[in-house]
Amino acid sequence: MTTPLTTPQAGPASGPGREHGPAVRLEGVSKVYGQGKDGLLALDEVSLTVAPGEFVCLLGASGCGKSTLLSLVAGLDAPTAGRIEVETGRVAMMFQEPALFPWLTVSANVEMALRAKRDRGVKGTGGAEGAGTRSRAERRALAGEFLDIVHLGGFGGKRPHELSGGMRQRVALARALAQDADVLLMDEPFGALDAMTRDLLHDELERIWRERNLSVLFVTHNVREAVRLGDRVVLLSSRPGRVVESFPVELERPRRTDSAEVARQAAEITDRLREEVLRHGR
Ligand SMILES: Nc1ncnc2c1ncn2[C@@H]1O[C@H](COP(=O)(O)OP(=O)(O)OP(=O)(O)O)[C@@H](O)[C@H]1O
Repeated sequence: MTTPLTTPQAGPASGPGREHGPAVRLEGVSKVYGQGKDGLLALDEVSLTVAPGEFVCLLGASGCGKSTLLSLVAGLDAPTAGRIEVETGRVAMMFQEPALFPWLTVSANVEMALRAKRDRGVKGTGGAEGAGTRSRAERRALAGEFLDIVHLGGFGGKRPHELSGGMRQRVALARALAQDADVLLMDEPFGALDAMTRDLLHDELERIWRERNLSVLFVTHNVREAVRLGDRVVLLSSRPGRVVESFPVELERPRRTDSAEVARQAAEITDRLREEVLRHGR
C-alpha cells in the first residue's frame, strides 16, 4: 500500500553540509529475521546510495532480500545493523498489487493520500501552493491533477474494478505521487502486467521520474526491464543479500526494451546473475 512513510530509524540526512548528499544512503545494513540459531540473515552489510534524481534498479535471485531492503528504506522495518538515511524522509512505495480501496472511487483513492499531507501543491503542474488543511474540494482538484499526470484524467469517478491492471497501477502511481515523495520505492510494480502495458508504463514512469526529478529504487526480476529503466543496475547476491556489482547503464534515453543495445547489456548482467545463482547451488 502506498501510505505516507518516513524512516524514523534514520531521520533526514539533509542539514548543514549534507545538501548535496545522496537521496538514499545505506551503510553496512544487515537484517536478521528471528533470533538465535533460528535467525535468518537476509541482508549482509549492504552499502548502497541513490543520488538525487537517480534511477537505480535492484536485481537478484529470488529471496536475496530485495523486498527486505525496500521495506527498511521505507521505514516499515528496522535494520539489525547499519545505518539508513533518506535525505528528505518523503518516501512512497509501490507494490506489484496496486492495493487500492475497492469501495472508493479512483479519485477518492488518490485523495486518501492527500488527507494527511500538508499542502505543498502539485510539483511541476502549477498547482495551488499554500499550507494548512485542505478542503474536500481542494483535495479532489489536486487528485485530478495527479490523475492527469498519469494520463487518467476523466477516470476519477470510476471504481478500481472498472479499470485494467495497467490503469490500476497508474492510480497507484498517482497515489504515490500525491504523497509528495521525492523518493519512490517500487517493488516489482509492473511484474503482473502484460508486456505491452509494461512498455507503456515504462514510458510513463520515465517521463514522470524526469519531470519531477524523483529518486527511484526499483526492484525487478526482469533484467531487460532494469536496463530499460535504470541509470544503474545493482546486482545483489543470493541470500544473504550483498551488493555484488553495480552496472552503470549509459544507453541513450528513451530506450526500448526490445532494442539490441538493451539486449546486449541485459545479457552481460544476466551472465553475472547466473554465475551468482550457480555459486549458491540454486
Ligand atoms: N518478515 C519476515 N520474517 C522472516 N523471514 C522473512 C521475512 N521477510 C522475508 N523473510 C525472508 O528473508 C529472505 C529475503 O526475503 P525478501 O522477500 O526480501 O527477498 P526478495 O529478494 O524480495 O525475494 P523475491 O525476489 O522472491 O520477491 C527470504 O528468505 C525470506 O523468506
